[in-house]
Amino acid sequence: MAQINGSFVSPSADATVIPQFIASAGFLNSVLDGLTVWKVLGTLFLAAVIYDQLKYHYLKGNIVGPVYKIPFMGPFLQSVNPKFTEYKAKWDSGELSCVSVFHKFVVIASTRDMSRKIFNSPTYVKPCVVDAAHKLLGKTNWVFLDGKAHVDYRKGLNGLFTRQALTTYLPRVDEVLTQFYDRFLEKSASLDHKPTPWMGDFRELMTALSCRTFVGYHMSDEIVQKVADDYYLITAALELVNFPIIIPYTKTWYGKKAADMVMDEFAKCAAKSRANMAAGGEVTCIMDAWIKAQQDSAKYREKVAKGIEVDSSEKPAQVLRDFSDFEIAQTLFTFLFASQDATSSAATWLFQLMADRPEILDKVREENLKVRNGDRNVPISMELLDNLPYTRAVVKETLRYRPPVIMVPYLVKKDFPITDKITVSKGSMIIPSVWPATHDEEAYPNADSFEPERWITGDAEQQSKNWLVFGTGPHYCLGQTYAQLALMAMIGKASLEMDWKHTPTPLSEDIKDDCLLEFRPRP
Ligand code: HEM
Repeated sequence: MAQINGSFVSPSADATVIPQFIASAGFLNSVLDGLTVWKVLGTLFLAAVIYDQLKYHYLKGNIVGPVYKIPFMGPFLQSVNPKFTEYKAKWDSGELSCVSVFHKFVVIASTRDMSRKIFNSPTYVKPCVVDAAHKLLGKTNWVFLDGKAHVDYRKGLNGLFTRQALTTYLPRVDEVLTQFYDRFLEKSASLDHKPTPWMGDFRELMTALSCRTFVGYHMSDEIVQKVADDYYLITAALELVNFPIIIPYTKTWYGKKAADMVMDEFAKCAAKSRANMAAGGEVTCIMDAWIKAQQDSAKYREKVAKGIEVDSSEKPAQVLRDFSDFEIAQTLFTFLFASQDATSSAATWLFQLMADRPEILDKVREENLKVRNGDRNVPISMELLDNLPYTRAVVKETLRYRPPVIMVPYLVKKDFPITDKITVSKGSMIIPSVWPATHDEEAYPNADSFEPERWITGDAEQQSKNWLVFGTGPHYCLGQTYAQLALMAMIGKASLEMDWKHTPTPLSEDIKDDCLLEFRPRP
């Protein structure tokens, strides 16, 4: 106590600075005499609580939300293990609602139009990723680019996902599905067809599908399996709150090691693909297509630089710069990263919903057999997928009914006047929602019911404003066409080769549970 007083009443402070504010040294002494460490700490704590509440109120303004926040942490415990009903309550509370978790102020948009406004306001917002993503993907990764730099980088990638480009990769999809369906049947038989959680198997399938589509056979079967085995370490590292540095043997450490391993393998594939394309090899995967486009661009640039006249038909659609093996690996890793959880979720729902609705699965089967002229061994091709309207409707309805991504966090980079009355402050997180738009009764009557017909005889296709499953605006999903084609291929082929049964749990229809399945070969 004496020490604290002693330092407070240093002669210089008393003599030169404090006198303007405090009437006399006698007054100061009497205040300080009454202080204890606990009183000081208590007062500081109270001041911090009041500051925290006032700041929350200031940021909240007219937005719907709790009148007070739980001091400092807010609903942090709820957010660690979020329940769908809690999100639903938030959406129902207003078109914009808020919470504050620790120092982070979060605004959630529920309506279609509010969500669209956020997706389409790149001047004010940019995608918000958890801290761990910077560590795993690398700070220099293209997905963290913003504004023009992002748009320019994306332009160079769009060509990899056109219909023509996707046609080249579809054989890889068929090959992986054949391999995995054999495995599914073997596994189920070895378990005497006991209902078994299958979500992990769908995750593996989707990783293998991604690897083969992205890097083709430049990667061995063993490495594909290793990537599939280790990918869960990457997902586990993506917690909302992480230590700022990577501590050995923690989830982030294991996640980073797994991410580095995948990027390393992708970089080796890039080197192989580069040599193959330079030697005039055939394009078999996304990596080949991108490297070939770079090599074609380099040739074009060289000719122009030498003053050689080049016919406009020879000019590449996008003149690309050269990318290093590491840059290519880093970019392809973002594809894996962006697709893995969403496609695994969609695949799990698709298998479960079909098992629970055999009459719909029968129609998928019938359509798939017909388009193959009765021969179920005909492999998937773009032409075949173009002629599967019902299967396509089933995939679209699955994505509408149970969107794999229900909310997309964005960060406010500049005070955002989102309505006449509400400006969301810089530094806040703002989250457009997908689920309410895909369950909007006006756009999709009987929205809580799974009805593929709405995409054929109904007007679901015209409700493009509500179709936020893949986002919208400058960051809309790069892989959306590929993802839908892969899901169609997957369920179509499964319907021909396998019968499967789902054992529902009370949670099955609302929440993705473990998805207990058993598979048998079709005669
Ligand atoms: C059913 C599967 C998928 C769903 C539901 C999905 C959904 C989404 C959503 C909601 C976004 C954010 C869009 C926005 O902010 O406007 C996104 C972004 C992205 N997705 Fe997907 N996605 C899926 C599959 C894939 C696949 C297979 C790939 C890659 C081949 C992919 C690559 C990406 C990339 C690279 C971005 C970031 C784009 C950017 O920031 O410019 N996604 N996805």
